[in-house]
This record gives sequence, C-alpha cells and structure tokens, in this order.
Amino acid sequence: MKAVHFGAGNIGRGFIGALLSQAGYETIFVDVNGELINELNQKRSYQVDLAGTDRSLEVTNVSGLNSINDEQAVIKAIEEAEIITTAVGPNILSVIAPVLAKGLLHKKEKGNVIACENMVGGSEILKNHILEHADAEEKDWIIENIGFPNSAVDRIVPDQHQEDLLTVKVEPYFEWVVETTAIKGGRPEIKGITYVDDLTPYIERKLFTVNTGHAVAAYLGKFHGYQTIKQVMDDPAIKEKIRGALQESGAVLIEKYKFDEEVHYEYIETILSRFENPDLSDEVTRVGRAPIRKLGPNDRLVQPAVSYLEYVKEDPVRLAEVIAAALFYENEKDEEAVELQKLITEKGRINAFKEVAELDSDHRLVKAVEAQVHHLEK
Ligand SMILES: NC(=O)c1ccc[n+]([C@@H]2O[C@H](COP(=O)([O-])OP(=O)(O)OC[C@H]3O[C@@H](n4cnc5c(N)ncnc54)[C@H](O)[C@@H]3O)[C@@H](O)[C@H]2O)c1
Ligand SMILES: O=P(O)(O)OC[C@@H](O)[C@@H](O)[C@H](O)[C@H](O)CO
Repeated sequence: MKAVHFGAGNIGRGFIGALLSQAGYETIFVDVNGELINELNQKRSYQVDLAGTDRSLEVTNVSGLNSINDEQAVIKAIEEAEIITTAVGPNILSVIAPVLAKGLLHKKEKGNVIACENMVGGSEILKNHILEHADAEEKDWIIENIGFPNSAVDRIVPDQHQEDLLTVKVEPYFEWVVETTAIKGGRPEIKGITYVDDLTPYIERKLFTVNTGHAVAAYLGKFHGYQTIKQVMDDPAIKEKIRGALQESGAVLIEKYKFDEEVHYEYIETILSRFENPDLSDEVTRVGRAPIRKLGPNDRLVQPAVSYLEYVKEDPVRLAEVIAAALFYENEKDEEAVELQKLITEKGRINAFKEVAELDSDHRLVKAVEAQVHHLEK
C-alpha cells in the first residue's frame, strides 16, 4: 500500500504522514525542500513527540521526492499510490496541480486525493486546478476515477526548532474529518479519520473556532508586542477578547447548524486551553502568516463577521477589532504581510481591507472595522 503526501512540513510530518504510516502505508513525501528530502531518504523514519507528555511515535517506511527535480519519480509514485494527500498551504495547490494531473492520468485504478489545508472545499479546489491541465477525454477519466473528498484537519504543529531536522513536536489532540460522498473506490482504512456525509459543519466549526481564535491571538498579540501564543494567552484582557470573538463566530455556527449551545461553548473552552499548552512554543508569526489569505472573504475573520451581521443582525465588535489589528500586522519575512503593508501605504488601511475582503464601501463590516482602526490608531 503506497501513499504520496505533498508537503513534508509541520502538519505533513507531524500529523498526516504519521497517520498514514501507522495505517501501514509506505509514505512518499513530496516537497521542494531538498534538505528535508535528503534526510527522509537517509533516515527512512522520524520521530513525532507529543507535547506535554513523555510519549513519542516512530514514523517508519517513509521516503522523499523533490517535486521539482524528481518529476518522473513523482509521477510514478502517484501512479502507484492508493491515496494522495496534501498539506502545502492553500496558495500552493495550483502549483502542484500540473504534476498531480500527469501522475493521476497514469493511474490504472481508482484513487483519492485529499487536500488537508485550512480552507473550505480544499480538495474540490485542487480538483479544479488539476482539471485545467487535462484535455476533455482526460477530464472525463479523472472525474470518473479519482475522488477528491474535502477534509478538515486539526492539530497544532508549531514551527520546529529541533536539533534533528525531521523530529516534530505536536500537540496530542487531533481530528481529521473526511467527507464520504466524493470518495472513489473503497474508503481508505486509516485509523484516526472520521468519515462524515456532510463536511460543511465540521470544517466551518474548526476554521471559525480554532483558526479564528488563533488569528485573534496572533494579530492582537503581535499588536501588543507578544511573540508566542502562550504569552498572549497569559494576558487576561486578550484572552477575554479571543473568547469574545469565538462567541461571535459561535453565535453564527449555533444558529446555522443548530449546534447545542452548551456543547459549543465547551468546545470553545477546549480550544482556549489548547492554545495555553505550556509545552508548545507557537510563534505569533506562524499563526498570523499570510494575512491577505486570512482577510479573504471566505476565511476565518471576514466570513464569520459577515455572517454575524446576517444571523445576529448586530455589528461584530470583537471580530472587527481583530480585523483592524490584522491591518497593522507587519513581518518583513512574510511575503503577504509585506504586500498588505504596501497596499496600505498606497491606498490606506480601509481601502486595502475592502480590496482583500472583497467588500463594498457601504458594507456594515467596513464601517465597524474603520471604527476599530481609529481606536487602535490612538
Ligand atoms: N501547522 C498546523 O498547525 C496546521 C494544522 C492544520 C492544518 N494546517 C494546514 O496544513 C498546510 C501546511 O501547513 P504547515 O504548518 O505544515 O506548513 P509548513 O510550511 O510547515 O509546510 C508546508 C510544506 O510544503 C512544502 N511545499 C511548498 N511548496 C511546495 C511544492 N510546490 N511542492 C511540494 N511541497 C511544497 C514546503 O517546503 C513545506 O515543507 C496549510 O494549509 C495549513 O493551514 C496546518
Ligand atoms: O495554517 P494557517 O496559516 O491557515 O493558520 C495558522 C494556524 O491557525 C493553524 O495552522 C492551526 O495551528 C491549525 O489549523 C490547528 O489545527
């Protein structure tokens, strides 16, 4: 049984690769980081440490391929793989689509491709990128034989500063939910996957709670000079603002999906305590990375804020505040942060926000964010 996983980074090694290996798959990681690939090929195994415990897992039967230099080998690996997964980041899906298309068109049997990215409809979006690289007949073959089930993945895996390049420290908690309807052939037998018929409530609950909360911590935390999420959580005023933002996104989720209110509030508290794990050093720059993506219309801040206006019919105060803080986010090592600040210099904070969030000037959220920007400027 072979699996190909694109992206040997934090979540790739620390979560997806570990579960694939435990399920008995020979796992081939595909990445552009030559150093990582060399290490994987030399060691053929690596260690996953569970933060806050003395438990570790040995992930075995792994190897690596370079997605640029080893294209023919990547195509062959895809041809032979039963399952293909990705954790490369939403913006990279279009980049890996050409090689995926070539590999999938070599397959003789049905198979599944699962994008494990923080976005709604990730596998479906990847499918559309792949289909752009196929002619009409090839498109039909892919649509008929390859499943692209959407999925939601949850496990906090910070950037690693380990002596050993491959070792990765992760939080013990994890959740991987995969939608059944798009699967082709048999369901992949992977312990740890929860199969559901409709992923929408699960991905929205995850993205608009875990990732919304994380974004509040990162952008307000950075604004107030903190470096790690744990430091932010130790500031009671900001912790309360995170809880407040999650009550706003939660009000929408409860209304939209009829979640039990008490159970959802318990979920929020669990998420807050996950952010407080003293054995995880997660930097605000990782959690706040790619602010243009995070301020997009379907992402963790604007989507729940716009829905709050629709469902609750009031201005989302806490969500508007964190959006405003995101507009002050600077990090010279983050391409999107640099691009956002450039846009702000050219057009001003509110015009830049309208552009990335795709909102009109008279939208109530724009007014609410403007008020918060003025407040933060003081
Ligand atoms: N880290 C987490 O806590 C976490 C949790 C859940 C979901 N995710 C999602 O998983 C995805 C990856 O996040 P991460 O934290 O592991 O990031 P990461 O930067 O640690 O890993 C991404 C990897 O993709 C590789 N990559 C870049 N371009 C590539 C290409 N063209 N071909 C192959 N590989 C390429 C990078 O070299 C890197 O090793 C994101 O969508 C993220 O939202 C992350
Ligand atoms: O990966 P991003 O950039 O979409 O978001 C940063 C973090 O919020 C994210 O990686 C979380 O750690 C993860 O989603 C937890 O499951």
